[in-house]
Amino acid sequence: MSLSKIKHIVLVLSGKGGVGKSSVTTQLALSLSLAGHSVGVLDVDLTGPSIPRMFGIEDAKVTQAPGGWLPITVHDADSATGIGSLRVMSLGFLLPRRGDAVVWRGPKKTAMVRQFLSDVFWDELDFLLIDTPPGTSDEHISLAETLLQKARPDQLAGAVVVTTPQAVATADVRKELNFCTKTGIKVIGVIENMSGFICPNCSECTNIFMSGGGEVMANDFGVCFLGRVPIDPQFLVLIETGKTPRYPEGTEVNGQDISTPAQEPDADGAVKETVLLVHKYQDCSLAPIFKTMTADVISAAQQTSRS
Ligand SMILES: Nc1ncnc2c1ncn2[C@@H]1O[C@H](COP(=O)(O)OP(=O)(O)OP(=O)(O)O)[C@@H](O)[C@H]1O
Ligand code: SF4
Repeated sequence: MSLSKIKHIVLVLSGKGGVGKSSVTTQLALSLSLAGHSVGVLDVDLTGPSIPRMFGIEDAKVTQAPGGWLPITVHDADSATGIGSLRVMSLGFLLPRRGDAVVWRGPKKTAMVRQFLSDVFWDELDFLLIDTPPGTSDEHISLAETLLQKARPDQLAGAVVVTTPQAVATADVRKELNFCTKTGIKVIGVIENMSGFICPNCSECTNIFMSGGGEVMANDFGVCFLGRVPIDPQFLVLIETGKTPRYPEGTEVNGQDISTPAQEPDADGAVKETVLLVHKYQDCSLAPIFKTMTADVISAAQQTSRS
């Protein structure tokens, strides 16, 4: 069975579209890989698979092997730098052309979700992150049912619920939390994304919308608040163009100076350019924020597998 060699399975959910669920999935994956874990990302957002674009692997095509579909390798593990491997499976890889729309009825979507959970050959993984469609549709119910049937309780770490300051004011995110309670999926915590804006000129963070609602809501539901993530235009630059994020001199996040590139000059004095997204991501202001959240996700997952 394709899930049997996976240690921890984490769902990424959101009540509304466009709140940054795929960005959060991408950053959690990069952050876990930087911490040395082997990571798989399964994109079951069938109506708008954006994960291949975020990892810069839109033109990749998956192949079939006796053990199932082979996921696309973003990078292998590297003992010199201590990064863990990162592999991705998305419906986007199976579409004939980039950007093709998936116009399927519920039963076909449900069947695809089941197939994705049973027919992908992940081999050994520390973490499998599942990026889901927004809302609480048929795909979510089928995903939850299939996971509860196919995964062992010690594997199913739970769900990270993503919201924005504006979405907190709507009922959608509460519906998502209620969905978890009803289906028996544990909530690892809530992330408030797009909470403030990092100015590209001075790196000052300004709260454009009211922030803090995510924490209040998490407290209401008695679940953990994993933290706030500001909008950083440099993250978009990294995702859209592959360019390493750069900040004004002296910019600090969580006590870490991020204006100095993480890549040290090599012996010749030239700055070593690395092609790996995971290395460029270390220079993004959001990376230290996700490092802390990732530590919380790891400890929640380890606690579940022990209990
Ligand atoms: N903290 C952030 N800083 C900068 N850009 C961000 C941030 N979070 C998300 N974005 C950008 O906002 C856009 C929407 O984000 P994303 O695709 O992750 O949302 P989603 O909730 O997965 O959407 P969908 O409903 O399509 O699944 C993307 O272009 C993404 O790069
Ligand atoms: S301090 Fe930063 S955010 Fe404010 S106006 Fe100046 S450049 Fe813009």
